[in-house]
Amino acid sequence: MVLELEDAVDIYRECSTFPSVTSGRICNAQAPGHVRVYTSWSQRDLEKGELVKFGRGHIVQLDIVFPTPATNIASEQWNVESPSGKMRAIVRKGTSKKGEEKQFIEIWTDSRMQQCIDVDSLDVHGKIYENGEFGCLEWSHSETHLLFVAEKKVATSKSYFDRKAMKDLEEGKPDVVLGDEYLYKETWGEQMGSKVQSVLCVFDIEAGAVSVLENIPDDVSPGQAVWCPDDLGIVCVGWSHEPYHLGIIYCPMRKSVLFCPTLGSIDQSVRSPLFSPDQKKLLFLENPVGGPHFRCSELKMIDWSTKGVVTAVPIVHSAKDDEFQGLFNLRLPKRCMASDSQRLILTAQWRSQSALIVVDVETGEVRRMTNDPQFGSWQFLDVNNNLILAVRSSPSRPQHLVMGSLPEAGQEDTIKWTPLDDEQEEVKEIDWKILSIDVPAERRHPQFGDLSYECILLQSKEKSSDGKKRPLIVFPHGGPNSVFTADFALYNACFVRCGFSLLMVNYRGSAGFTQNGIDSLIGRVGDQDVKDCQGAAEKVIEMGLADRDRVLVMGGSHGGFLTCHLIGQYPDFYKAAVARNPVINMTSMFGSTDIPDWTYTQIGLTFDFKSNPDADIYAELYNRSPIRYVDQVKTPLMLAIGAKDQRVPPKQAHEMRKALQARGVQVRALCYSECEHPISEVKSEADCFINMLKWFNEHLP
Ligand SMILES: CC(=O)N[C@@H](C)C(=O)N[C@@H](C)C(=O)O
Repeated sequence: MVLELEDAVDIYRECSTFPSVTSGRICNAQAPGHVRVYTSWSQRDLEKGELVKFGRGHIVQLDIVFPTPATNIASEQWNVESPSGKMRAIVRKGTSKKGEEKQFIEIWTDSRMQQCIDVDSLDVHGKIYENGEFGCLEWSHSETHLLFVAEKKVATSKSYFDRKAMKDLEEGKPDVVLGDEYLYKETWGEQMGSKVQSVLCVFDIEAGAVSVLENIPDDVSPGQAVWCPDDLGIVCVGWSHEPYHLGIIYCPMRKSVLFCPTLGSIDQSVRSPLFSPDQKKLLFLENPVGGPHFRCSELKMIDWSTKGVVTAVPIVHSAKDDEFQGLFNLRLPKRCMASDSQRLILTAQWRSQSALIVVDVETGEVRRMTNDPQFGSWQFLDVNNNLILAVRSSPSRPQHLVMGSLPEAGQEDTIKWTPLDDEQEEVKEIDWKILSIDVPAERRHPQFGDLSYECILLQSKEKSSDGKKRPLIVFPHGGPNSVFTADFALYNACFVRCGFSLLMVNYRGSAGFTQNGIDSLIGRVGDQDVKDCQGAAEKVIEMGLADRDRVLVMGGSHGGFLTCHLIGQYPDFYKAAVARNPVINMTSMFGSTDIPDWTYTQIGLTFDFKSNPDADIYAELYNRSPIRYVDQVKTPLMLAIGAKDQRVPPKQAHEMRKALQARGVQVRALCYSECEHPISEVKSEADCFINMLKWFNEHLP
């Protein structure tokens, strides 16, 4: 037993009070000499079993910061300031007397609520989308209209045996159809709830009326819309429904079109259109369609007067470790350009760190702004009049806000940051470092032989009470094209405080390590990634930082795939394992996941909507899957399963459970009925942590 469970519960309780930022804004209405900052945050409430959402205000006068009390903003779905800063638009959730979910659009001035509209009573569209893959809430420059994305209104379906509905139809009542009650509606997959088909809507504030924009084809779902200069039109992205919807979350490579007046459309995978402050340039991110689900993007720029399109930042295929690794951004922040309309400030995944960078869109030069070894992770929030708001953290320091004034071009790394929070809490016992690992000659990629990879090692600074080295948990990330950066994370901090060392492996193929890194893993999963993880564990043991007989492994999704591969391919090495929603067998995953194309890409094939695997393809999917090694497994395995997971359906984990039960290998399965792919419901997440800790403790020698 590394630690008594009651102590672990206390540690979890304590660490779960650290909040994380969800958005931040330097307000537009500024009194001379003062700046107002507004940020929103979320924090786990273990008692209520829910996330608390709260807003914080700061008034900054030179270097003096006046915080204002935090307020609960649980009911706010959107809260957006108008361009002048004089008004706010809030989309608020509520419940009707019958307990149905409702939405309201509220318009606020500094002193009062000017207007409130019951969205459902207008009956023009379905639910307003939140700030996810499609959503937006945009003030027109004139401050008279709001642009947002909502679910398309559909006719109410009734049974042929419903006499009232039959009568309504005979009387010519619109919006009633018969017999469609059980019609299958294809959604956008994992975590996209009931999103089937979106529409763009405009709320005319003075008229108090909403209209749906009509000129978007029916075979796309529009989103991420912005107003054109002088409100002369709208630019938005439209995601193709193709023959059927493919899951969209974590997949910024789905076929999409930029709808842009006078320009026509650009057919690639595009996202995040954004006008420069001078309204002369339109910027957006672009990728090829399909292939690895997350890859290096290009930053594109349209000169709004000539409509000429140029590449401002190209794909980075290869780079030295200290050089820019490419843009791996899901989305551009809403406001990220300096007043010169030439410099863009972004968060960049830069190997195992996330850094702030400045992109000069005219020269294409990219400069790193942050490189302080204390903070492995920076996240850009907003820029206004060249004041930058950001949040920074490290594995031992929870997130805290900082503000700085953007220096002149070329000097950005000299920026002086003012912390907005006095107490910058630190989890003192956590020590962390980034290890770079060279790939031995026999394991180098035939085409990308110069690639190395990295790990983040988290250890306790305190000596263990029994004098032994701390047990080591090997922890590969999912994706496979995602990445671990050196930021604060609840589970990681708790594991270290509970007496474990953690080795977070950014194997070759991780995001933030150039496009060659991504390409290197295509067709090599189950081998290159597995050996990189094992190589990292061996390296840490060789460095004397862990004992060979006390190594554990855990991971989720593709990280669960790697966990199960590792216990299959190295059956005597790991003492216990935990896998969250692991990919176990890609042959059965193909027909059941919301992203069947993912399985094809992993084995190096190009997916086509008509793809129908033949026996050879099924054989390759099987041969690259962990189930292939199940006869060799001896390590006790605990499975954490999200019952509502559409990405890696629960049956994947059960396939492994049954195979191990049949072979007499210890296996335990936890099923979280409310969870999708991440186990992130507050109560489930807490339960899963304690169970993991127990499982590891029980199986350590
Ligand atoms: C693209 C994708 O969702 N892949 C999954 C198999 C996966 O590994 N997901 C990651 C993001 C996770 O950690 O859940």
